[in-house]
Amino acid sequence: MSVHIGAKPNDIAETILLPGDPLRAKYIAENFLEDAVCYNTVRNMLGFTGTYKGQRVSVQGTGMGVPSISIYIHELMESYGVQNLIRVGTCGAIQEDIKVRDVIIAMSSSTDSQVNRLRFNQVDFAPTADFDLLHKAYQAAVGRDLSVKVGSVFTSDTFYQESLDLYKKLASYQVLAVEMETTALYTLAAQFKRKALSILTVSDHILTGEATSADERQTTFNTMIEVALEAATQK
Ligand SMILES: O=P(O)(O)O[C@H]1O[C@H](CO)[C@@H](O)[C@H]1O
Ligand SMILES: O=c1cc[nH]c(=O)[nH]1
Repeated sequence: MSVHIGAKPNDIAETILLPGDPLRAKYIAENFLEDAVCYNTVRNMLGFTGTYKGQRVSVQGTGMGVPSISIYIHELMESYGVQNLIRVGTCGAIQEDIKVRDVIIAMSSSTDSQVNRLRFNQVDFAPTADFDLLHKAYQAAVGRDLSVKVGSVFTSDTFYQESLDLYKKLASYQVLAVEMETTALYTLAAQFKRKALSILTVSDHILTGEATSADERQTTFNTMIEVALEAATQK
């Protein structure tokens, strides 16, 4: 057991999918994994281990925001030896040519969080995806009924904004979308010398207000999970 995860040492696979929503973890376990077993109910932050095409894979909810995901991935890497971490999340687009239901593979992440400024004594660190996982995910995405973009995202500490000025500026610097966890994932994976990737479904467009229906979100989400699982299990 670690502080926030009630699993035994070998309950968690080396490769894990990380949705923010614990019920999305349950959905993935029930619909994509064989013989899935729940290993964590602490704080209802559900975690499951099963198999995908014969290979052991886990899926763990992380909650929302940098502090929450940092707790879970720290414990997954330090206490359970998790090696490959793939976030399967949602994001808000900030580029005109990105539509709801598109999928974004995050190559890098900027942030307004102070955690890395504190960690690196005010110096800016560049949180970056693992190239091997990114390459595999992109290969898995190409050829599916999916519009996929690869580029940089912005990890925000806030969901609700008083002004969109910052997002418009970030868009002019080619940032594709906004979400709330990737900076933490890429930074902690680097610290622990593990592989990490964020794959994000566009759930809404922050600048135009376009949003997906629940049904549409589910369909695209399923394709994103398949892409993540293929990237996670390809040798
Ligand atoms: O859908 P998830 O993975 O939770 O990701 C996005 O959704 C949440 C905000 O609604 C934040 O966690 C953001 O990063
Ligand atoms: O963090 C997020 C996720 C989805 N949509 C947003 O606007 N922000």
